[in-house]
Amino acid sequence: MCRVLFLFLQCSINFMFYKGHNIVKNQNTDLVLLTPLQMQIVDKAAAKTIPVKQLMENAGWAVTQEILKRYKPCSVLILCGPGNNGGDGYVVARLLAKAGWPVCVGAIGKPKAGSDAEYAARQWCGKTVENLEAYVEKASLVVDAIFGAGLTSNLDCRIADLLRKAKRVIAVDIPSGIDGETGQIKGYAPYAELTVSFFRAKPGHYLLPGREHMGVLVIKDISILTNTIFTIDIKYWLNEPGLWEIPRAEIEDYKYRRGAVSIIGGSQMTGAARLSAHAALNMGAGLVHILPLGNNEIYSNFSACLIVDNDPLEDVIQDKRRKVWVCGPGLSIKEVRRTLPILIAAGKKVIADAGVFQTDQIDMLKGTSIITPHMGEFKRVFGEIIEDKVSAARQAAVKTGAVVVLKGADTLIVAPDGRVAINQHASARLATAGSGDTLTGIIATLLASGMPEWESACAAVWMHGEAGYLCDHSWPNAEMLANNLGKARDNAKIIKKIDN
Ligand SMILES: NC(=O)C1=CN([C@@H]2O[C@H](COP(=O)(O)OP(=O)(O)OC[C@H]3O[C@@H](n4cnc5c(N)ncnc54)[C@H](OP(=O)(O)O)[C@@H]3O)[C@@H](O)[C@H]2O)[C@@H](O)CC1
Ligand SMILES: Nc1ncnc2c1ncn2[C@@H]1O[C@H](COP(=O)(O)OP(=O)(O)O)[C@@H](O)[C@H]1O
Ligand SMILES: [K+]
Repeated sequence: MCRVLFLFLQCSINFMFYKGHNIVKNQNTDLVLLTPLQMQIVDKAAAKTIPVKQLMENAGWAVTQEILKRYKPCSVLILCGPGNNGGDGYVVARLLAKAGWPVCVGAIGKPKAGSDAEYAARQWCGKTVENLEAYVEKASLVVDAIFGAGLTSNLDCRIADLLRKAKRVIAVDIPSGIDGETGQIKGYAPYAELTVSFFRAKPGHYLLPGREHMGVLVIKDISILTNTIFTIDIKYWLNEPGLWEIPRAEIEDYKYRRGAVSIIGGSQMTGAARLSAHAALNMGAGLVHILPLGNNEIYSNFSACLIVDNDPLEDVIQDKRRKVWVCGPGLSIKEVRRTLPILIAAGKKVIADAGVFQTDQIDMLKGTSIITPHMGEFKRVFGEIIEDKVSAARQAAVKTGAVVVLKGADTLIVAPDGRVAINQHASARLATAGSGDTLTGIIATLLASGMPEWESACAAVWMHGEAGYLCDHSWPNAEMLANNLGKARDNAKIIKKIDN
């Protein structure tokens, strides 16, 4: 009976989540990232059932547990700001002292009278020190409970100088000075070795340069109910399996149902299109064609599995089964101008890469499905980043109507409707020529298999990263990456949980 009730409740919740909000099916709520503003809404909603004092106690307890788990008793200075972040800090001070650790507090600003933080401060009966510079230098651990993710302006110079002197920093919620939405540094931010945040991570935990400041990031449950998320229009997710599902091989499959990938092959730089094709073949595309713009010999000799077109593009596009096209890898701007408009006019789903980003003509990209620039290419087409890269990528997605994959160590996958996935599942091993062409082939395969644009791009970026990880301590070239794609695809079915 209980189980039936539980399943009913779970189904209702899933239904609400899928129906009411801009969110993908099979949503794993662990992957939701909340902006600081959304977190405030969640806090307010949570406070209706659990008093903020209790949430603060839970948050401080969670941080304390993580410290006790990882460190041996040592001298700790807790720097407490004026807001709730500071309130958490006072709780940590009390609980660590209770556990027998030598603790003192440095108060940076005074909590407002009557606030929850003031209540927490009043519970602290231990030592509060004045000469913070000296204590910061002496302390074995400094707990940064100065500001949370919603810092509104640059960090005060005095606070920055203080944090600079700390040897080892543990951050409550986020290292002070990092913008929780954009990951940008507001003046200065310390490099923490452990960051403990609550309920759900914020985009700034994963976006660079903020990500580099987190150390080990742990997200702790502090008894806020998951359903408080459902009232919010979620826009950010961490890119991990569970955000998307990749199609399985089905009994009724045949090669066109699994998906046809077609690639424009340049006449001069032929390696790029071959790498895209190699990736698509290893990803398990139903069939892969290259349409050469010059001599087709090099493509014909490439792989027995590759089909090389002999007919002109105008004829080939008549084949309705060949819906997905890659245009750009290895192409000159002249070759792009000769082919891209034809593909768009024919209503093909085009993944535009590399060669298409040689001009600032945004109009040329309108009608493409997915564009995959790295930062240099992005700026060439869309201009300098004025605010932050997420806003810039969102504007680019709106202008072109395409999903924007802004490649880098924190690749963003941004849909024209504003959805943003942040990928951290990648390493610098991917920084090798042709790696982007490989990614394009992966995206094309997933798009051709029927996945929607944003989900295809998200899954592909994750698998590309996984292929890099599978190269295990070696320095892969793009061909080696492509060779790992079958395994990467298998691994993508494993739903990973965020470590807590
Ligand atoms: N559910 C949860 O997640 C829970 C979260 N909890 C915790 O709450 C934290 C968020 O708390 P918070 O909103 O009070 O923000 P926080 O950063 O502590 O202080 C803001 C204060 O700083 C000030 N201020 C801002 N910028 C400044 C600057 N540059 N220079 C100087 N001052 C500046 C600002 O002043 P104002 O702008 O208002 O004038 C205001 O007084 C969160 O990080 C987590 O630790 C738990 O306790 C409970 C459950
Ligand atoms: N330091 C890094 N960490 C993680 N991923 C990276 C890093 N450097 C590059 N990459 C990834 O490698 C790929 C490089 O693509 P791109 O710059 O287009 O290279 P190419 O044009 O040579 O194929 C992108 O997917 C990018 O996200
Ligand atoms: K902090």
